[in-house]
Amino acid sequence: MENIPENIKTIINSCYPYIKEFNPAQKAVIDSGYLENNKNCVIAIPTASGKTVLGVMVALKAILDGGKAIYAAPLLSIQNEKVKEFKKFEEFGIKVGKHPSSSDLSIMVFESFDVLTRFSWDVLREVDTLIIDEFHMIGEFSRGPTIECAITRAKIINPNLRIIALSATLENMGEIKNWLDATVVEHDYRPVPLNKDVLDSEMFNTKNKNDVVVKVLEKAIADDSQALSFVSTRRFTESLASYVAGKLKKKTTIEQKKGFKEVAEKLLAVPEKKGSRPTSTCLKLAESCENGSVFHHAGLFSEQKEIIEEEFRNGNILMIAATPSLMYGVNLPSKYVVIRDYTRWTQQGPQAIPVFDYEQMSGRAGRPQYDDKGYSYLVAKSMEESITLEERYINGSVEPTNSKLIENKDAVFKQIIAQVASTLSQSPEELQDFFNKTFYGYQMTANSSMSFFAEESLKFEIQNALEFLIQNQILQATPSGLKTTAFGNLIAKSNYSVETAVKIKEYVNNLESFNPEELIYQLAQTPDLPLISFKGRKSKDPVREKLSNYGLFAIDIANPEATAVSLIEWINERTEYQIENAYHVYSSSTRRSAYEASLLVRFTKNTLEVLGKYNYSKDLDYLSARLYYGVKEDIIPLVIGVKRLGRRRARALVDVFGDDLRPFSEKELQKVEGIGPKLAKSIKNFADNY
Ligand SMILES: Nc1ncnc2c1ncn2[C@@H]1O[C@H](COP(=O)(O)OP(=O)(O)OP(=O)(O)O)[C@@H](O)[C@H]1O
Repeated sequence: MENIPENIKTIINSCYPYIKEFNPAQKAVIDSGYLENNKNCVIAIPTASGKTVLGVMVALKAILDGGKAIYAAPLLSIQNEKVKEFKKFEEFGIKVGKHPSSSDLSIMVFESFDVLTRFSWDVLREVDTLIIDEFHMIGEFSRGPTIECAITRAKIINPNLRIIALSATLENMGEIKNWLDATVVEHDYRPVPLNKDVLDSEMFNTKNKNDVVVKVLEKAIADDSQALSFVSTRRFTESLASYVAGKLKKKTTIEQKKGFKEVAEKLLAVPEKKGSRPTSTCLKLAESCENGSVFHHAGLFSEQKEIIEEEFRNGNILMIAATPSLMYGVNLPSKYVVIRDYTRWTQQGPQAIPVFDYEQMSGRAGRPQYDDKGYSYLVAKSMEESITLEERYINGSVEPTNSKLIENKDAVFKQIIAQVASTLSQSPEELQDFFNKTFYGYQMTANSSMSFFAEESLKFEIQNALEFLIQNQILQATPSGLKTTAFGNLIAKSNYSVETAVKIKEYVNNLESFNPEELIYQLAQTPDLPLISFKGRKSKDPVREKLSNYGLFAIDIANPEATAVSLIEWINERTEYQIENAYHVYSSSTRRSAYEASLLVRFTKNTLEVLGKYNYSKDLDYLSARLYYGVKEDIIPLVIGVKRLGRRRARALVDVFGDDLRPFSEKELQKVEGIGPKLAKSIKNFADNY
C-alpha cells in the first residue's frame, strides 16, 4: 500500500483489515495516478477484482480534502449493502448517508441522483467526486438512460465534478472514454482464477439438465463449498431447488440437516411475524431448505431473501437456485456457479442472454475472502449445443454497449420534462443541444458519416415528443420559451413514467364517482406498479370472477388483473396465505406492491389537485392508507394512531371491544392475544385522546 496517502491508508487498514496488499489490477489503477490527478477515470477490471475499494479511496480523498462524494449504484440492494460497508468510515468522522445535503459520502441509487441533478443544484455544486458503480448498466434499457442523462446534466451544472466509473470491461471503451473525457484503466487480473466451461448433458448420460446441476453441486460439496445456479424463470428456480433437495436427502449428515432445519424455520417465521400463515411458496421453500437447497426470486418476502443470502454466506445452505436478478453486485461465497438456462423470457419469447450477462453470472463464482478458485459451468443439452455455446459464450466477446435513450420513449419524455422544469432547456434547440451531449448524442455524432442523419433524426424525435407533451398539457409553449404546466411539474418531481401520469390524468378527468377497486385496477395497468405474478398454469377464473364482482371486466387475465385482485383482497384484510390460495399468485410481493400503490394513489390525489379538483381528496387519502396498512376503513385511525399495533391486533381489538375503546382498562385490553402492557398503554392513551 506504499502509493496511498497516509490518511487514506489508515482508514482502509482499519475498515478493510483483510486487505493486506492490493492486487495487480488495483495496483494498475493506483499506479495510473488516479489518486493524485483530478481527471475523470473509467476503471474497467474483472468481476471480483475489488472495484469498490478503488472507488472508496477516491471518495475518501475528496472528503479528506474537505469535499463531498457521491457513490451511485443501480439497485436498492447494492445501495443497502454499500451503506452498511461504508458506515465504518464514520469512526473517522466521515458522515455517511443517502443524500449529499447531510452527508460527506452519500450512496444514492441512479434515480435519486437523477433527481438531484434536476432540482438540487446548490447541493450538487458542493459535490467534488461522483463514483458510478456498475457503470456498464448505461447500456440497459430502463436504468441506462437515467444515469446517462443524469451524468450529462451533472456535468453542465457542476463542470468541476470529477467522475469515476467502475465498470466491467466493455467492447467499445473508446466511445465511453471520449464521451466522459476520461482516462481508462483496464486490466484483466482476477484475484480468484475463474474456470469457465460448458457441460454437455449427454456426456453425463442424461437428458435432464437438472442432473448436471446435481453433479456440479456434488463436486462443490466434495470441495467443501456451495453452488449458485441460474435458471430463467421463478418457476424453474422452485422446481430445480426441490429436485436438488430430493437428491441431497440421503447425502447430508444429521448435523447438516439440523442446520438446514434451523434456516427453514427462520424462513417460515417471516410470514408468521406478518400475521399470515406460510404461503405454499413459503412451505415449498422451507421444504427444500430442509435438505440444503433453496430458491431465490422476486416472489419471496424480502426478509426471506436476506436470510437466504446471509445463511448461504454462513455455509448453512448448499445451493441457491436463482433468477438472473442475482447476477449484479452481491458478494456470495459460491465457488461454483452453474448456469442451467442460457435463455431468458421476454415478450418475444425465450431469447439467448447476452455474453455480458453470462460474464456477470459467471463472475459470481470464486469471490475473494471466500475462495481461491472459481468454477462456472454452462449446461448444454447436447454435444452440438455445447459447441455452439462454447463458441458464443466462452470464446466470444461481449457486445458493444449502446445508449438506449432514444429507444426508450418514456426516458425521452422524462428527460425533456426534466430539462424544461429545471429551466436548463427552454427551446427545441436547447433540448437538441442537451441530447447531443448525452452518450446517445455522442454515439450518433462521433460517426462523421452518420452525423447529419443523426442531427435530423434527433430533431424529429424531439419534435414528436414535444408535440405529445404539449398535447397532454405537460409542457406549454410560451413567449418566453417552453415551460412545464403544474401537471408537468408534478411529473418532473416524481419518479413516475409519463405513461403512468398520463393514464392517471385521463382516468381522473373522466371520473364521475369514486370507485376504489376500479382505481386499483387502473393503477395495476401502469408501468409503475410492481406486479404480483401468477404462479404456474393454474386456473385464472377466480381472478376474473372477483373482478367481475366489482363490475370490472377484462378480456385477458394476466398479472395486472392478478395484482388488482390481490390488492383488493389486501385492503379487505386478507393475509398473503389467503390471497395465494385463492388466486394462485406470488402473494409475498403483496406488501411491496400495496406500498407502491398507496404512493400512486397519493400521486393521483396530487394530479386531481393540480387540475383544480378537490372533491375526492378524502376518499383518496383513505384508499392510500388502506393500501399502506392493508385495512378496511374503520380501523385506519387505530393502526395509524398506535405505533407497532398492526392490522391483525387492531382488528382483534375492535372485534372484542367494539369501535369505542375508551371504557376498557389497560388490563382488559391485554386480554387480546399479542397485546402486552406497553402496547395496552399506548392503545389506552390513543383511545382517550381520539
Ligand atoms: N486487495 C484485496 N485483498 C483482499 N480482498 C479484497 C481486496 N480488494 C477487495 N477485496 C474484497 O474482495 C471482495 C470483492 O470486491 P468488490 O465487491 O469490490 O468486487 P467488484 O470488483 O465490485 O466485483 P463485481 O463487479 O463482481 O461485483 C470484497 O469483499 C472486497 O472487500
